[in-house]
Amino acid sequence: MASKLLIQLRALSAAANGHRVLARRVFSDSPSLSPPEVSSTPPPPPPPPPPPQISQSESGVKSSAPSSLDQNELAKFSSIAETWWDSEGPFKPLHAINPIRLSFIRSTLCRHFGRDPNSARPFQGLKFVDVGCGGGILSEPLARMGATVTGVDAVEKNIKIARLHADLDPLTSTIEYCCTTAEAYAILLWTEKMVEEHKSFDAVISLEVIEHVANPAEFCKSLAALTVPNGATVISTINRSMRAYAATIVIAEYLLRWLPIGTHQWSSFITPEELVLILRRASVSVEEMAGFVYDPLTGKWSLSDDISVNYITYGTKPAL
Ligand SMILES: C[S@@+](CC[C@H](N)C(=O)[O-])C[C@H]1O[C@@H](n2cnc3c(N)ncnc32)[C@H](O)[C@@H]1O
Ligand SMILES: [Mg+2]
Repeated sequence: MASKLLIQLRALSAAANGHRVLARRVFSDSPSLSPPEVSSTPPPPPPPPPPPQISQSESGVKSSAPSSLDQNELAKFSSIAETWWDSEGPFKPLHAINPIRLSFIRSTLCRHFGRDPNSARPFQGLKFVDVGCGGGILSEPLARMGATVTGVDAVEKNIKIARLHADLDPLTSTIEYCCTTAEAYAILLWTEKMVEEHKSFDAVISLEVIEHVANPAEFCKSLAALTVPNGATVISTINRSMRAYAATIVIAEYLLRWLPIGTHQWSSFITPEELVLILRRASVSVEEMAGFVYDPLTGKWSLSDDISVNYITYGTKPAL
């Protein structure tokens, strides 16, 4: 599986360089195909957006950085904030995939930081930031694995829920929560760096957020600005494929009602090759990628090399 993924990553990298190299499984669900045959209730997916526009100035954080905030998306999260810790509520899918996302993070980041993946607290002494932390369902297990965790989210209600929940356990009450955006936080750290060094994070983790922001390229630049040289970035999101449209909108929203209708916009999904490209332009090189797949027979999620629907990436920022 590792070698298959490596081949895919090489193909994605080459594609990002402008070469015509195809990794068939990744590209087979071309977004330019016509919409799938579905029930008349869900709307057809809109045409795919143009490729991400990325300015050529790569000078870290700009004082007037455009915001990646999408107010409509934030309103959706605010309206269901009380349900973050209800594992049968609107965030059920995030609770369900949490163990496999943590397993990916444990294995990639233990390798990256030279830690023992079998240790109970492998991330002891490392500073992580969970960007778009919601109610803290990822921040808490990261803190239990020993990391010094900061969680930031643009929705105040989320941060209040996250704070209340983390305070229930001494192992998680150490988490620092802050209501802010990725960009504002990056700018703040950049400014504080002028007076105090070592403010940025060993690992910047942002799961299931980038498909809810207005400007993914600027968002990734902010994530990179928060990362120390030689640090790691982990992002998970949804591929803009026909399979993802069927699985995450038609099935998860309209048929199974796992998620409130309207949670996801197909046009905001990002293909792996686009993510590799915008991360590269933010100085982060993607090293590993895995898919999340659901087995309807067992009801279980597992990590896979099938990245056609949900996927997670781990990348590194170069040393100075
Ligand atoms: C689908 S939730 C994911 C929550 C969490 N990362 C997880 O996977 O459990 C997306 C979260 O991102 C937050 N968000 C969206 N745009 C943001 C931005 N630009 N900066 C910070 N948080 C943002 C939303 O408020 C929401 O809580
Ligand atoms: Mg989402």
